[in-house]
Amino acid sequence: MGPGTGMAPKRVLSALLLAALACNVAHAKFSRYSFPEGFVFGTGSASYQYEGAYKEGGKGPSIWDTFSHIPGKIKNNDTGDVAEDFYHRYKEDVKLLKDMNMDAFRFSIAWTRILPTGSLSGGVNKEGVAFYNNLINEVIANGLKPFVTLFHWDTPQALETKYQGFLSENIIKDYVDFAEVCFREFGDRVKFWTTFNEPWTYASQGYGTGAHAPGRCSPFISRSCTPGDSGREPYVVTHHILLAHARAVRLYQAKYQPSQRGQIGLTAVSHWFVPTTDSAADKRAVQRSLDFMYGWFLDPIVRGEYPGTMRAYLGGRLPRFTAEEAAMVKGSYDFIGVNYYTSYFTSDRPAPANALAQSYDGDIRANTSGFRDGVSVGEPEFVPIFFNSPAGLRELLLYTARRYNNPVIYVTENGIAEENSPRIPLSEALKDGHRIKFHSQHLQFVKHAISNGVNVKGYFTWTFMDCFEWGDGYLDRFGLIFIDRLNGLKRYRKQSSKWVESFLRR
Ligand SMILES: N=C(Cc1ccccc1)N[C@@H]1O[C@H](CO[C@@H]2OC[C@@H](O)[C@H](O)[C@H]2O)[C@@H](O)[C@H](O)[C@H]1O
Repeated sequence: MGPGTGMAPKRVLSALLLAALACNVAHAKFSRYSFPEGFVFGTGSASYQYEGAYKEGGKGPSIWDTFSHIPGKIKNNDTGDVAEDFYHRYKEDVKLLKDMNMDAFRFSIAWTRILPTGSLSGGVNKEGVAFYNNLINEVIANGLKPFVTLFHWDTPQALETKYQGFLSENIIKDYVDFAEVCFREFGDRVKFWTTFNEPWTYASQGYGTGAHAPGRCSPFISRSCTPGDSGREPYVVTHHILLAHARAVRLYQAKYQPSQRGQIGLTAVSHWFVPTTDSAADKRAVQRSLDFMYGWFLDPIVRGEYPGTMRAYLGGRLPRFTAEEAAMVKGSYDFIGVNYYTSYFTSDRPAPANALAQSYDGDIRANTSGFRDGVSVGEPEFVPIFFNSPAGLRELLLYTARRYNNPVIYVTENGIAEENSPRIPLSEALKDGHRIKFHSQHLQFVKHAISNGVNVKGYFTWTFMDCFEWGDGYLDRFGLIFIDRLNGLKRYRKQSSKWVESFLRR
């Protein structure tokens, strides 16, 4: 179009205007073009929940291999032994990501595929390095960015046996050695690293409630746990996680980032909390809930110390950073990953009367509920502890920007599940309009947070494919892709995967 096309100048102008209008109309609908240029859209996974091949390729056992094999720990006694067999089918699966027009794929590296005994002294497993090299190359060859999580809860069993894993400060060196092998082997192609996924879940569920591996808790919490101390161990574990995180970040920044030019951060999970009443006591309970779940990690890496509410109440039960450690931990991130699933109404609760009945959950001194006077905080979901409250994501993002110096944020997990039941015909199971509505609404609120100045640079759905859902086993389907566990783990695209493909189409 233009000179030499034989079109009169006036008609050229009207044609150009029509083209521009058409382009605007096309982008007027809610789509990737509703977000800033370069905003990253992706979906996530994790090694123990996806790979299977739990004894293949030279992999050593993790604490989740051990825990899921203990009868009664996981619903239906499901395990991740096979999971979705991603270890063997990753090429087919990465093609699905490309078909959905995804920009990025978030996955975690199994520590015991790289270091089967957990320690460098036990040797590097070349088959494990090869698997992740092949996966990273396949992701990049299909036009996606790899977003790599170093630790998504699968601690080497050998280190749990040797020195009780994250309860020991010995884990710090072994974790940093593992991280360095990954930086060295994969850092030429991996430009987004997350040191830990949801340390809150690992510490609170692994050592507070005992519902997750390694399944420790105080006897008064549950007789089925391995005897631990729910009022001390979660804080010890978190302290070692934060020190390991910071040492790995400082190593990356000093030795690898100058040449590899990647970014590194930590992924925290938080609910959003709404005071049940306007009382000062309930508002203080909201702040404690945020501090004990979210500030437990973000205050140290942004401010160099635990939240004041935690220090004031826990006293000697909360470990302390030396001045040197505080300096190392403070500022140890290029971005923050934020996982969000639900909001809760929150009210004040007195401390437990019996000083012997101390626990992480009790220390928060807050009651949470999805309901207030019979009204829910968000639409109840199949997962009974989650309520679809998209505005809570905006509030959490605004809170993060206000309290933590407006960091670069990636929403690294956000999703909804439906039931996995053989009674539901496949044709019905693929109709997941609730998931389309969920992600569309949450993205609208992410967009609103951005328009209010929050530095959100990406959004990852949880999850790519239906997978092993920890204590729930295969009961929950969070995926964009349906996995037919009754017919060879065949993959089927749910309607939401087609909505994503359209939403992300360039
Ligand atoms: N699940 C969590 C955190 C959590 C744990 C217990 C109770 C509430 C919330 N976080 C992310 O949620 C995703 C969904 O988690 C499910 O949430 C509902 C639970 O009933 C279910 O057991 C869990 O797998 C996990 O698959 C990811 O690996 C994890 O990073």
